Amino acid sequence: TLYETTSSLPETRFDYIIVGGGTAGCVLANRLSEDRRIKVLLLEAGGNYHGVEQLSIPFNSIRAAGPGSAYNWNTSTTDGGTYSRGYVLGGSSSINGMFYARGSQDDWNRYAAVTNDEGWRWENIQSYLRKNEQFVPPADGHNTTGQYNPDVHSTTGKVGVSLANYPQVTDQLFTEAVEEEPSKFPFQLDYNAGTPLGFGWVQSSIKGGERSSSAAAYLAPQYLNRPNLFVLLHAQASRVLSSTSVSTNIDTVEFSQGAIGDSTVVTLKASREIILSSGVVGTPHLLLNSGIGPASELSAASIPIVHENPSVGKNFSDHLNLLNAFALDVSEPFVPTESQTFERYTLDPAQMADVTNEWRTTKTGPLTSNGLSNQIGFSRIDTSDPAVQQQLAAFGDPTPGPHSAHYGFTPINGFAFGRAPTNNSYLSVVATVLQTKSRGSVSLNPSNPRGQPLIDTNLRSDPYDVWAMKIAFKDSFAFLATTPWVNYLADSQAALGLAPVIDSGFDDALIEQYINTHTSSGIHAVGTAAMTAANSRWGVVNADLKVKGVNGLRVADASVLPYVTSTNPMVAVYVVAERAADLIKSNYN
Ligand SMILES: Cc1cc2nc3c(=O)[nH]c(=O)nc-3n(C[C@H](O)[C@H](O)[C@H](O)COP(=O)(O)OP(=O)(O)OC[C@H]3O[C@@H](n4cnc5c(N)ncnc54)[C@H](O)[C@@H]3O)c2cc1C
Repeated sequence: TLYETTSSLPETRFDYIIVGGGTAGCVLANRLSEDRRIKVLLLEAGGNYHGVEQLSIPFNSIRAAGPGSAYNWNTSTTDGGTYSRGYVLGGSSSINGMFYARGSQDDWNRYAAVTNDEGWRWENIQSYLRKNEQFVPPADGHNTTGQYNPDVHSTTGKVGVSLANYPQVTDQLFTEAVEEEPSKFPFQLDYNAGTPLGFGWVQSSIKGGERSSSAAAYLAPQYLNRPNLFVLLHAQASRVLSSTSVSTNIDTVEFSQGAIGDSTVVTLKASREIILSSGVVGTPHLLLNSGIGPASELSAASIPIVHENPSVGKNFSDHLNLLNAFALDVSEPFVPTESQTFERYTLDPAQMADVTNEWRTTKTGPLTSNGLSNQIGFSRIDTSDPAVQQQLAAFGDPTPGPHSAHYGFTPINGFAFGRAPTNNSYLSVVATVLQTKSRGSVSLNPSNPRGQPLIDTNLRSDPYDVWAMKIAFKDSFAFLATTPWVNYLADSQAALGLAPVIDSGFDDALIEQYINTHTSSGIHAVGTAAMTAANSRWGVVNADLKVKGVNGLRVADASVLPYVTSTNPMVAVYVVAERAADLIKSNYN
């Protein structure tokens, strides 16, 4: 059942308390409450997801709750930017781009190697993928033959996954470009089979024309109604602690209703375990406030040390994004009219009203689209040039293996992030460096440790990341240089500072300058409570996700992944949560 206030909770003793009702937290709430004898409390700082139309319309995608939204934590970064994360049941799965991607087999085999636990290997996580995924037909009912490999998908899991729900003008251009240059841009039937390299169709967490967030899937009414599951909204935890004289025996969560700093501080106990699922920022913030972290940082904030661990909040590993936008000249007959790009809806309230009406009545139409892209490509750096090979070797190749991309790019039929800056139509190409070498951190604000933590994304601090982005950027232009795209882009004007780069004939120094001013976080960070082997000299949790140095506490969310995935990371978070539930249950059987 959902509760809005602590005083309305009918129980005060629970077997498990899960802190954070996000992507991972909703999975744990569902799985741990499958046994009706077990009482599970899920604490979520934000409000309800169910019934919020703006979040369930797929087209709103990353526009649903961008910076400034009430569903976004709106946390600033130390460089003056923001780091988005969901502040609502379902967490970031309720506000994200919905790209469904499992990483590469190498990603998982590296997690297994770092943790010394075969259970994280690609072949061994397949059962968790099956528990998570429910592959469904797209909202437009088109024939999906040849757009995916049915053999690698499950139809029995919880999160709905579908191929392109609404056609785009870019579908044909993408397909033709791949046919024209198969050696450079090979077709990939299904990037979710462990070997994502190549160019193919995007799969999205969309079901029946609606966003299939973790809250929609794992906390659907039939699960929420379980009498042994208690979900408390607007409950923001400040720390975990011990109710006994042994400070490392963690059994209590301290939280307040509304914002941290409220005078009404409540504590509740879990008889079995507390699971932190507050995400890549929230989890290290809670650990630090609980006295688990680097000694100097804790002393600076006057927090008594429960267990010293220098790794907490470190190793913030993210993707690096570059948005290239081209303003299309809609006066030319052979370029798309405005009606063919997303600006038709984002800039015209009347057309938006029409398609909203269609979505409300039949859950079909343009708003069932993920609002971003129907295709994506993943590539490795071409090392046929010995100079490139030497340079890559000098940096040290950060990819986990030959099946893993260095970078990816996706063409977007409209302006990618938010509203277009002018009244125009756009083509965007977002290029992403997938395995970056820069590492950021989440740390306490020493003068206000319970206030928002300091997020230092530290993007581009390692020169490899800029070098790899240069290659990704040039390759995305090589893609746009294929015949179908050349025709589409004729007479278009480069936007967002691209024109000088193109006019210079892609001068290296200008590209670098452009990268330094226009790249941003992929908002895909992981790693701030990394899982490593029990005898490792770094890391925050062991392979079974138990926090090193204390008892009664686990972490299950993006923060435990020691390296970011070579594709978008949401599915990896689902796998972590599904396996966490199994690991926890096996402790008590
Ligand atoms: C805008 C955006 C777009 C993205 N697009 C994609 C995509 O297309 N595909 C993809 O694979 N990945 C995408 N990602 C990344 C992906 O969504 C995240 O990696 C993943 O959802 C993280 O899951 P999590 O469980 O670790 O954290 P979250 O889902 O963020 O959950 C953490 C939860 O804990 C709550 N919380 C935090 N602190 C506290 C506290 N102190 N007390 C109580 N509750 C607390 C939060 O409110 C939140 O609900 C995107 C992310 C963002 C932000």
